[in-house]
Amino acid sequence: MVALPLASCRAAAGLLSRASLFPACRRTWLAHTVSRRGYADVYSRAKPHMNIGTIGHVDHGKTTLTAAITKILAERGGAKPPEEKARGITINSSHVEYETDSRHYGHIDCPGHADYIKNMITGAAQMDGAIIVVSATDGQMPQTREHLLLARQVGIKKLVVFINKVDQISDPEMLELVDMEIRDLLSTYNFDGENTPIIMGSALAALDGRDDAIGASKINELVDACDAWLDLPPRDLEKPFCLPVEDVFSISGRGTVATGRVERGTATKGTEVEIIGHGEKIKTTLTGIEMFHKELERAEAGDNLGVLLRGLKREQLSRGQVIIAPGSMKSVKKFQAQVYILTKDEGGRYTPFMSNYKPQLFVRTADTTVALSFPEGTPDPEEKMVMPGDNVDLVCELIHDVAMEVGTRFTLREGGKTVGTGIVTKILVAV
Ligand SMILES: Nc1nc2c(ncn2[C@@H]2O[C@H](COP(=O)(O)OP(=O)(O)OP(=O)(O)O)[C@@H](O)[C@H]2O)c(=O)[nH]1
Ligand SMILES: [Mg+2]
Repeated sequence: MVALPLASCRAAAGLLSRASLFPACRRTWLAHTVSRRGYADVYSRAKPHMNIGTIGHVDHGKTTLTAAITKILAERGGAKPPEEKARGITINSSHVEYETDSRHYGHIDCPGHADYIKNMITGAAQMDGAIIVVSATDGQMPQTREHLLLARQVGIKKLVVFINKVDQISDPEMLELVDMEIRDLLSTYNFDGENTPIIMGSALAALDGRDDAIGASKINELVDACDAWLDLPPRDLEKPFCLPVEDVFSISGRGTVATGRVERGTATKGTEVEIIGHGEKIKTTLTGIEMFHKELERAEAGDNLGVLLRGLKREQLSRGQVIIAPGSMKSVKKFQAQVYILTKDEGGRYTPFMSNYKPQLFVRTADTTVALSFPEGTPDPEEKMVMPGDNVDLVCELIHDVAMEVGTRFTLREGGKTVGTGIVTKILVAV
């Protein structure tokens, strides 16, 4: 098999310059994870990594618990001791790291309710699992419920519960009640209410180094529960193949080549693929893969490459489509999403918008006009206004269909500026 003559065509310059942005070291998944997550200086290569965070109602003890975990694991030798300022008020969303015997965790704790919502939607607080903190003195509260719903919508499948402040409760029946209530609530939001570990303790006692039975030992139990119950996220390599098309070229004598960066999965030469987006679904075969002017047998997540597609004309392909493992994704015309609307200080709009606002939607390499409206059941949808800084549930109807799935993140732009970012929560119409 002869290598694709990319070097000799107009494509070469483009592909080469893009390729040079991704040096070869990024091709190993570890190095990739390091650079993407920015932990190069402290990252442990020996243990699998997982992102988690504390969520839950205001004042229930998320920050105290974060500090307590760091402290206890520091004593075990798996973390840096927490800084004194971590106690008390949360000023900035803090990102701490710690290690258990089997895992390395990145842990996020956000300052206020609005920040949790925003960070979960925009992906700034990307969590593979979470610890929901519930104060035994209050039980579940509105933000307990809202964070649970949001956790579900951003794709968190499992949680661990920490019932905090048990030092203030003398009646054990009260704790039983909170336990039952939270299990019900977990089931309501489609988590496994029956089997989810619930640990009861006092983050403050652990942090202050007193009352071991409800302090340090409960933090150890919590950490063990995270190790045992929360599933490691599948690595990008294990997910179904997806190559968003950036550019398309025709090479005489060879056929049509699509270039782009493999978002996830792997594919070998000879693999059958589907191309979706912008209309018809096309079935074809990868007949060649080339990167850095060398022919490859296998394309992997993170690779910036070109693929030769059997029997396709240049006009059949365009930027914004995706080349995927057959059946792994659908092209979508209408969906529901959680959207965060940027404030003017964040570079967003100065004014509110109403139903039928039509910005541009950007996802992967695709962009298309989208009409935004409110979901069925919204009171007075014609009157409702969305303010900069709001977190809203919206129905998004696209002019052109685009490959999307639950959990896909996108941005909304208008006149060259980003006005919102969102995450798909439900597919309404697929083509
Ligand atoms: N008695 C008692 N108080 C606690 C415990 N854990 C936390 N607190 C107190 O509860 C208050 C709130 O704790 P934080 O950790 O700041 O709560 P938070 O959930 O991070 O609050 P926000 O970030 O503002 O939502 C503080 O005064 C803590 O000292 C505990 O186990 N027992
Ligand atoms: Mg806090």
